[in-house]
Amino acid sequence: MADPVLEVSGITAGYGPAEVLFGVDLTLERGAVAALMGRNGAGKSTTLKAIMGLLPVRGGRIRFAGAEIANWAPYRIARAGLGYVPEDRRIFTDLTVAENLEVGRRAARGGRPPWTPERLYEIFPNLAEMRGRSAAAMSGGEQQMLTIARTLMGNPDAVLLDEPSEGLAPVIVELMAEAVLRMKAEGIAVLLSEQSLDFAAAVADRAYVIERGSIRFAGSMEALEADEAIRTTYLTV
Ligand SMILES: Nc1ncnc2c1ncn2[C@@H]1O[C@H](COP(=O)(O)OP(=O)(O)OP(=O)(O)O)[C@@H](O)[C@H]1O
Repeated sequence: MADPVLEVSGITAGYGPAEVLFGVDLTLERGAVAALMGRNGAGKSTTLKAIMGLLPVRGGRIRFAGAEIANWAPYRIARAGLGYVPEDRRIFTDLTVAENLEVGRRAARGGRPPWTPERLYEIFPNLAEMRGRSAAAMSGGEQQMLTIARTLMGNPDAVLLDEPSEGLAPVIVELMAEAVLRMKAEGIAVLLSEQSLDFAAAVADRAYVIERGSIRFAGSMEALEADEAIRTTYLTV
């Protein structure tokens, strides 16, 4: 890989006595988009949580932006420049949209222009229309957009997105894909977990397929699209 921002090597993790990840390897290049694909329960969310320090890593290494971050506290990983958007949209429902964005504001790093609410409203026009309104009144898709926008206010170098298209109406899925491509255009690397091949193919350069906690395929998105055996064996089609 030319210039990886995130390198995960052989990580193992689980919940209590249950082992869930059995040596996961993946690499995210600077400014690239990678999709971690697999069926329900394959280990996608667990991988992202382990990278983010939300679950103890029992073995293996995680290198982010030049530091070994395995088992750092999540806030420290976030401060190092890795953003995380969980599956269950975490917004503050008693704050307005604009106030939710302010909560996420952190100093910029790495010479890129800092994110501002105005720049984010260009990417997420539906948030612009709702900026003064309470976040409690938002649809699931709008909450997902707001969570991503708030994460960007932290000026991350890379973002982990857990199933960004799940449960969204088709028109919102399109907005979500545009938002991911815009993040990439701004130089932010994105690792997303995803079940939908259509969504992943629309945004990702590289694909990983996980099943029962092991990576079964690693390659370009084009190679995954061309590999019918892998798709039918490990993905929901
Ligand atoms: N908090 C938990 N405690 C115990 N086992 C868990 C916990 N969370 C997940 N698991 C188990 O870990 C395995 C991987 O789950 P994970 O959530 O990582 O899958 P996933 O690929 O993200 O799928 P999904 O699309 O369902 O989120 C599953 O067998 C699941 O039952």
